[in-house]
Amino acid sequence: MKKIVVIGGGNMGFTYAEGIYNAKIANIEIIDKSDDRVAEINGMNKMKAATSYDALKDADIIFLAVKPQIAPLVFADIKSIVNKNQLFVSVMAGMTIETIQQGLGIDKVIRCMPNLPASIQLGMTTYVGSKEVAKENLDLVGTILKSTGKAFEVETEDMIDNTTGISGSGSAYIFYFMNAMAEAAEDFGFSREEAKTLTAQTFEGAVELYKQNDISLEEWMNRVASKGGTTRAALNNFDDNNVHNLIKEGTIACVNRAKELAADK
Ligand SMILES: NC(=O)C1=CN([C@@H]2O[C@H](COP(=O)(O)OP(=O)(O)OC[C@H]3O[C@@H](n4cnc5c(N)ncnc54)[C@H](OP(=O)(O)O)[C@@H]3O)[C@@H](O)[C@H]2O)C=CC1
Ligand SMILES: O=C(O)[C@@H]1CCC=N1
Repeated sequence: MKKIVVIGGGNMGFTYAEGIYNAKIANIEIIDKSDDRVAEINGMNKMKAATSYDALKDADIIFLAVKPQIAPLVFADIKSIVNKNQLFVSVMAGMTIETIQQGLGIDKVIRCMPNLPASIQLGMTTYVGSKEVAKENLDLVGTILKSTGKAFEVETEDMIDNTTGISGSGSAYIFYFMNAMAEAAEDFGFSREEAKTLTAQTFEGAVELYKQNDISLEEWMNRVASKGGTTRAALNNFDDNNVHNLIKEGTIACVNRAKELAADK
């Protein structure tokens, strides 16, 4: 089995590591600079974690999962340890393949954009490789990424930034909508537990209907909204307040922020 080392055992790095560990398709170790975090991960008695970069020496694949803003510091720390035979997979929003290649003095980079449900095999990842990545390695990483949910290759790095605007950050948009619905449920007198059930089951049911049928979202909305009925009152209210366009504008703000991060802002 290949040895994968993940640098950055935080939200996304740990999530990916856990997803890959659970799929049992590679040996996986985590490097994090925080003693407490390393102790916490080792305490789970699953994956090995360390603060030192020693594990990088014989790694086949190295996942870069620190914040883009601190990547230059990590590059400076590990440049003399890593080598050109190793394959690098970056999950960092906005950080370009070229910046990673130059920062580490290496060639083979796959840039991907995952999301947090990867920890429960329901992740969504897109990826693109540098021209130096052989098809065999791209396929290998594709298989690893698919072990955490769905994954597909895209043609350009721009599409990685665009993925950030939809699925990469998108779980948070869904939580945002759910938060408002759950809060409304509590305002209507339901308990917190009941509000959670009402909200989660409504999302799950709608998502499954959408996935299992070839029917447009607009058509689904129309099937719920009886003429002159309750749903139309809610949807009209959303439309009057421009909610549809505001959500789209949010996705654009997200993609723009990814591009700003690429420009080191
Ligand atoms: N969160 C998400 O849903 C997604 C995140 N991403 C990308 O994943 C990356 C990580 O984000 P996220 O997981 O949210 O951030 P976190 O802050 O949760 O995780 C980053 C981890 O890296 C650690 N760290 C900092 N410096 C070093 C170092 N020199 N060596 C090793 N570890 C270090 C941090 O420790 P400490 O906290 O002590 O600084 C922290 O534990 C980002 O680039 C982001 O763009 C991509 C898709 C989704
Ligand atoms: O918010 C962020 O910057 C990261 C990238 C995608 C999701 N979280």
